[in-house]
This record gives sequence, structure tokens and C-alpha cells, in this order.
Amino acid sequence: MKMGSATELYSHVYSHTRSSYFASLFVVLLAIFFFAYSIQQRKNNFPTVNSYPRDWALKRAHGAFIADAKGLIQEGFRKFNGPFRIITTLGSRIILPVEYAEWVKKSPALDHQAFVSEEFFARYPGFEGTIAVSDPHAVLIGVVKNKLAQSSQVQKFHTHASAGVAEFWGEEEAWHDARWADTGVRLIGLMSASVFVGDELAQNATWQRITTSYAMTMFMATRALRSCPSWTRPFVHWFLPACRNCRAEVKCARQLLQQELDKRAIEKREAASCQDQASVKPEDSITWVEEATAGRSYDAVGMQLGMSMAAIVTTSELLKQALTNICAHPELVAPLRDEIEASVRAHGWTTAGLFNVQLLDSVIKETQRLNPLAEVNLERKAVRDVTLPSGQIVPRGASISVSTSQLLNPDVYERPELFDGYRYVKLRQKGGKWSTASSAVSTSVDHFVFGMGKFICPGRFFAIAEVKTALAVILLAYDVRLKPGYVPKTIRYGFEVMTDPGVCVEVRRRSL
Ligand code: HEM
Repeated sequence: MKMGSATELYSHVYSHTRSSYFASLFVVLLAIFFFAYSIQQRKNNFPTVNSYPRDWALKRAHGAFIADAKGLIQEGFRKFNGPFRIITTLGSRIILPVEYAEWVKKSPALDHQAFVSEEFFARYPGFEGTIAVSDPHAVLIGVVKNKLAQSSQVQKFHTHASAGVAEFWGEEEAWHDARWADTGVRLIGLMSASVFVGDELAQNATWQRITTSYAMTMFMATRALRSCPSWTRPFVHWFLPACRNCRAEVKCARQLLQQELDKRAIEKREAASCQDQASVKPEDSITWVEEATAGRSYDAVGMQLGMSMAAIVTTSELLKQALTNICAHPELVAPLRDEIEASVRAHGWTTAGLFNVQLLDSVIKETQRLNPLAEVNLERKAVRDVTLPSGQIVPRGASISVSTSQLLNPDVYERPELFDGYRYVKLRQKGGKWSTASSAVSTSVDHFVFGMGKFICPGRFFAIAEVKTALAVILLAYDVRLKPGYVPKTIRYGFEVMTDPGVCVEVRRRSL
């Protein structure tokens, strides 16, 4: 009996313990499940603005994105009143309102190079330019930051801009077509290449063609690859015509650059063999990259294509838009010329001279405000799960961007839809935050066309100096106007905002 009772008691206690054990396990599992579920929910908690019923192949989503990304962004903020997703032709992007800009700027979990590497396939042959820009050792970025931005290139810019416009437009004193969509890019290509690779290679027509077209060729290849399922990409990139074009451009650029490197090596050997003759290294980015890598192996052509890719489309778009805006506001021409002439008289073609042309600086910054190149900026990839100030989780691997809608915010800018060449001159006079934020190379939450924080564009000083020099050279030597009847417009494709490829600017040589 005793024994029986003990066994019964034991089995009673055991079954009780076992059932409470299972109950506790159940509760713990349930809690884990709900915790994981709530995290998953928070991760997926970004409503999508262009998701449509039965749009399995995303045709409608892509069409809406390409046709009117700006409208979709406005719709997203209106509907969701906070962060949301947008389906793009390059995948999906989380769009944040400007209130998140400072947070994005500081978040160590958000990376720009990882974004470029992932979104622009920095792993396939032909994509050497993207590989160089997203290289984790940041050699190219270091060269742009430490050398390109610091050395004064204004004299070189002036020489090449003057030669360029004389070649493109000549001495004709009658109004004629400036072919501005093309000559604007060629001008920036020439000026940039003179600093990137030195005078001789800069003059080479094939080098000019490749370095001005590579960014677009690479972008077309990216688009073609994105339209293929991800598992096919490691194979199809060998066959897609757009990817083959990329590889052909890299191959041709490599041959041309190698000739330049060989020529430099011979000159160096000759200088070394001639005891009393010191070897003078050319002051250009070929030399700077070689010094920065300090004997480590690197891809010289990748560096050059990466630099051209980052520099030429962006800067030539700004130049084209700025001159078009000046033509559309002819009352700006006389005061701009007066300012440039006074500055050149006092300082010559120098960094100090460019610093003094404050109206030109304002015209350029105002151009960027209305033509910011893209509807979004601060493009980042989350390198780990990261929680937004709103509590939503951006999952590792997701891409985010901040909307540039602040550029048109009437609380910041009076009559924001209008082009006002004097806008930043007037804001600078107001003082306060605008005493520094009004300059074309500066950045703030009210104008971050060059990005912000750790990844801010290191080439902005170079770009602004180039655009100022080119505009000054043009305005001093030529009269400019829009072709009678032409109304300026921009072309939008997804997030991109570009100059009208049919822009009609006319020029005539000034008789001085
Ligand atoms: C008007 C002309 C230009 C515009 C609008 C522009 C814009 C930008 C923007 C928005 C970024 C990303 C910043 C961020 O996300 O915070 C960037 C990065 C970069 N830009 Fe520019 N850029 C211009 C010209 C140039 C030039 C002339 C160069 C080189 C000569 C250059 C080299 C770079 C590089 C290397 C990066 C990558 C920085 C990094 O990942 O840390 N850019 N640029």
C-alpha cells in the first residue's frame, strides 16, 4: 500500500511536473514565436506604394516607377505618412522622409559602398569602375578626397575649357547651335581628363569617348542584368550585349592606359640613367593612385573608369542645366560677367578667384536645387538589421534612400518652384546657418545634393570649380541664348532627373 501510494504519488507528481513542463515550454515557444513574428512584422512593416493586384511580373509597378517616381514618392508620403517601399527596376527601395536625414547620416549600420557594390554588380568583368568606387580600401575615394580636392586645378581647367569651346564653337559671330547636350559633356570630359590622366591622353579621342560614355554603358548593363533572375546572372552576364559593351570599353581603355603607363616607365628609366636629371612625376591621378597604393597591386584602369563614372555624368549634367538656366534668365548675364571680370582681374584663374564669384556660386546651387539629378539621395545598404527612430526595422541587405523633397519645401525656400539666381546670395546675407550652408560646396538637410556625412561626395570641390570655370570661360567669350521658341525641360526616368537631350542653346562669339 505504502509502496503503491508512493508510486502513485510519484506518478502523480511526475505527470504534474511533466504537464507543467510542457505548459512552460509551450508558453516559452509561443513567446519566441510572437517575438520573432513581431520582428518579422516590423521588418515587413513598410507599405509598398506601387504594389498592384495580380501584378505578378511587376510590369505595372515598373511602369509606374519609370514614368513618375516623383509622383509615387509624393503619393507614398501622403498615404503612409512615414517610410514606405517603392518597387524600382533595380529592386525595392525603402524611402525615408527628410526628417530621417540626420539619422541616416550618423547610422554606422548603413553603408554607401556596400550599396554601390550590390546594386551595380561590382563583381563581374566590365564593372571595374564600380569595383574601384566600392573598394573597401577606399583608395579611389582617398585620392579624390586628399589630392583632387586639395590641389588647385583652376589654371588647367581654364586652359582646357578655352581650347574646348574654341574647337566646338569657333569664332563665328552669328548665332549658331551650341549642340549643348553633346558639347557640355565633352567640355567636362576634357577638363576632368586633363587632371585625371594628363594632357596627352586627355586629348585622345577614343579615351574621351570611353570615359564620357562608360557610366551610361555600365548603367545599361546593370539594368539588363537586373531584369534577369538572380541565379542566372553569374552566367548571363557573359552573353548580354550590354555587358559585352562594358567589357569592350574596359578592354579598349586598358590598352590606351597601358601605352601611357609604358611611356611613363620609359621616361622614368631615362631620367634615372641620366644622373643629373631629376625625374619629374606628372601631377595627375595616375601618379596619385600609384602613390596611394604604395606598391600594392591595383587595377589602374578600374580607378580611372571609376573616377570618370563618378565625375563626368554628374558634373556635366550640372553644367548643362546651369547654362540653360542662365539662358532662360538673360538678366543674369551682365552681372555675372561683371563679377567674373572683376574676380579674374584681382586673382587670375585661381581658387581664390573662383571663391569670389558669389552670384555664379548661387546660380549653380540654385540649379542643383531645381535639378538635383535624382528624386532621392543618401542611398545606403543596411549591413545589419537596424531600427529606425520610428521603431520599424530595416532588415539587413535592404536599400534605403532619403527623399530630396526638402529642396521644394516652401517653409525653407520662398516660392520654391521658381528659379532665382540670387537666392543663395540673399540667404547668405541673412546669416545664421546660411552663412555657410549657402555655398555651392556645402551641404545641409535643406540641400544635400552632394550627400551627407561619412560618404559625402569627395569630388564636390572639383566639380564646382570645373563648372564655375567652364561657365566663366563661356560667358566671357560668347553670347548665349535659348533657341527662339525652345522651352527648357528636364527628362525623368525613375529616380533620375536629366537634361533634355534635345536642349537648344545657341552661341555667338562676342566681338570684344
Ligand atoms: C555635380 C557633380 C556631382 C554630384 C551631384 C555628386 C554627387 C554625389 C553623391 C550624392 C554621392 C553620395 C553621397 C552620399 O550618399 O552621402 C557621391 C559620392 C561620390 N562622389 Fe560625387 N558627385 C559629383 C561629382 C563628383 C566628382 C567630380 C567626383 C570625382 C572626381 C566624385 C566622386 C565621388 C566619389 C568617389 C563618391 C563615393 C564616396 C564614398 O562612397 O565615400 N563626384 N557623389
